[in-house]
Amino acid sequence: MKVAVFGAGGRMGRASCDAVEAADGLELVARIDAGDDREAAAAAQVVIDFTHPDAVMDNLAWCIDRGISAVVGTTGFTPERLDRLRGLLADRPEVGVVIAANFSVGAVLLMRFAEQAARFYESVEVIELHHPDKADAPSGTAISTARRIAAARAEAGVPAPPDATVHELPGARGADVDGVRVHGVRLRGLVAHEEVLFGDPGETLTLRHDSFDRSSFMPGVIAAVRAVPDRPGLTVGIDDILGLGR
Ligand SMILES: NC(=O)C1=CN([C@@H]2O[C@H](COP(=O)(O)OP(=O)(O)OC[C@H]3O[C@@H](n4cnc5c(N)ncnc54)[C@H](OP(=O)(O)O)[C@@H]3O)[C@@H](O)[C@H]2O)C=CC1
Ligand SMILES: O=C(O)C1=N[C@H](C(=O)O)C[C@H](O)C1
Repeated sequence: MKVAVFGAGGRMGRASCDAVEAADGLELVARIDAGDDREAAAAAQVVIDFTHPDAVMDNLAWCIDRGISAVVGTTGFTPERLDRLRGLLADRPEVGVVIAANFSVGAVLLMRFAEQAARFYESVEVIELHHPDKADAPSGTAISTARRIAAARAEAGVPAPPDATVHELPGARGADVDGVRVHGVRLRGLVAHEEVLFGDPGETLTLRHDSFDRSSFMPGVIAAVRAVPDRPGLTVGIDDILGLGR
C-alpha cells in the first residue's frame, strides 16, 4: 500500500515515516512538509497527517477530492469540523478518514477506563502534561477524555462536580470542557502524559498514562493505515480498529 506523510519533518511525521518504512506491505511514496507541493503525494492510497490544527482541514479536503484515504493525528477537531468533514466525505463515499486524538494503546484504554469510572465519583479533574513545543492546549486527548467523562456522567444523571471557588486568578481552575476541569502543564523533558483524578468521600482514584517516546503512537498509526481503506466514511478514535468496540 502506498503511503504519504504530511508533516513529515515534524516530531510525529518523522516517527511515522520511519514506522511506514519498517512496516511490511507499506511503501512510503512522499514526505510532505509545510510549503511542499502536495502533488508529490497524489500517488498515495493513504495519507498520514501530523501537521497543525490550522493546516489539517485543507489537507483533508485535498485528499478527499483526490480519492485518497487519510489517517489523522493532528489535533483541533471540534464537532463543527467533524461535521464539515462528513459533508466532504458524502461526495466521495469510497474514501475513509480515521481521526484519533491519541494513537497510543495506553491512552485509548485510559479514556475507556475513565468513561467507565465517571458515574461512580462526585469529583473529577483531568491533568495533561506535555513538552513545551506543543501548539494547542488543552491537548486533544484531554478534551476527548473530558467530553467522554462528561457524557457518561450526564447519561447517569451525576450532577456537576462540587467546587466552592469564588475568588480565582484567571486560569487557576483550568479550562472547562463540558463541565470537567482540564489543567495543562508544559515542561521540558516531558513527551505526552495524562492523569484523570476521581474523588468521592474517603477515596480517590487516579488513572495515569505516560508516553515517554513517540514510538508509543506508531502501532496505532500503522493499524489505522492498514484499516482505513476498508472503512469508508469518518471513523473517530481507534477503539474499533484495536478490537475494543465503542
Ligand atoms: N494523535 C496522536 O496520537 C498524536 C497527535 N499529535 C498531534 O500531531 C500534531 C503534530 O505534532 P508534532 O509532530 O509534535 O508537531 P511538529 O510541529 O513537530 O510537526 C508538525 C509538522 O507539520 C508541518 N506542517 C505545518 N503545516 C503543514 C502543511 N500544511 N502541510 C504539511 N506539513 C505541514 C510543520 O512544518 P513547520 O514546522 O515548518 O510549520 C512541522 O514539520 C499536533 O496537532 C499534535 O497535537 C502529536 C502526537 C500524537
Ligand atoms: O502534541 C503532542 O505531543 C500530542 N498531542 C496529542 C494531543 O493533543 O492529545 C496526543 C498526545 O497527547 C501527544
